[in-house]
Amino acid sequence: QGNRGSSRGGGGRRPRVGYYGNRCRNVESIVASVVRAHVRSNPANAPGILRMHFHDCFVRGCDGSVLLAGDTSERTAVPNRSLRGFEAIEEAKARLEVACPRTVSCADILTLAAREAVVLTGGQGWRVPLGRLDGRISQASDVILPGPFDPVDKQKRDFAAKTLNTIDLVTLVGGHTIGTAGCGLVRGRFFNFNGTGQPDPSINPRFVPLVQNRCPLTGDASARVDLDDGSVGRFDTSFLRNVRSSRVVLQSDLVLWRDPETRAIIERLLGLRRPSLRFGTEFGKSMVKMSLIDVKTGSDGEIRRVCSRIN
Ligand code: HEM
Ligand SMILES: [Ca+2]
Ligand SMILES: [Ca+2]
Repeated sequence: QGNRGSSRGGGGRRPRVGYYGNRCRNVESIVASVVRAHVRSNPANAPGILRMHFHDCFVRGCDGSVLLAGDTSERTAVPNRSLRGFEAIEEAKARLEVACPRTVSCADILTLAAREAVVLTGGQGWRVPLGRLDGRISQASDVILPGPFDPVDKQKRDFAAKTLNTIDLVTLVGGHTIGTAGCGLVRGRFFNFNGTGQPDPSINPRFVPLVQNRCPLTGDASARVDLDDGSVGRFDTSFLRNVRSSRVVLQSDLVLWRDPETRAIIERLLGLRRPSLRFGTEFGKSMVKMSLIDVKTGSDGEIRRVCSRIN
């Protein structure tokens, strides 16, 4: 899909740590304090922002296209309707326009905010390369993202198409250690899997009644259920342990334990298989890779003044 060719569009330079330097000394602390305030007032903003960054990077690259408002913009596409945290990005932008006018892109703000969301929930931090420009195009019809019923092979292919390997896939899906999913997406498999009238047999039977209670068939489809049972607010390896014991709500997460390759990576991330991998470190590494997908650094981008519209 032309990832490679366009990644340095317009002849600009690639993002790097410390990019803003003296032009905006406090960029990181300003984003951090705004995100902190928004997560404090509503903890759902932390997972919301992390997911928003993923949805940005997988559609037209990490260019803030997901932030643009409009009748047919990406925000209106089904997977993006449940995104949360836009106000935090907009407020960080407003503060940065005062501190360093027309300097910091919304794409960079979203990338920094995603790291902050991880740190605020107890995860390990990492250094964020900066210098992305904001895109000018946002179309709902471009929003083609991995879905909750995708088999592992499809997940691998979708990530490979974005330069992310299978370790990146498993590690980044480990981001489901925080946040929730809408009951409408998950409950079918807990009551009537593929028309069998029974729950999906690969789900841990002791986990089934918990989700059935949380997401009754006749209940509100927009009620939400934890992606990481028992540790929804904490950025840790609990989610991967839940995948290992088949106690997860999304089918796309559950199947990661059935595929030998992704299973081995989960075991490595949990320290159960060698060479072991540290989830905290890997997550930062994979996030940096994801945050560099198709970035705009030349004439193909701009520094928006307001994140919800192009200049
Ligand atoms: C195969 C890849 C993936 C699939 C199929 C997938 C699917 C989903 C689905 C269906 C939801 C529930 C949405 C809702 O009902 O509102 C969700 C939530 C979430 N996803 Fe993913 N996801 C994937 C990868 C990722 C990645 C790479 C990240 C970030 C690194 C991520 C972070 C999150 C977070 C934090 C939430 C919770 C959102 C909230 O609580 O508002 N996901 N994901
Ligand atoms: Ca984008
Ligand atoms: Ca957790």
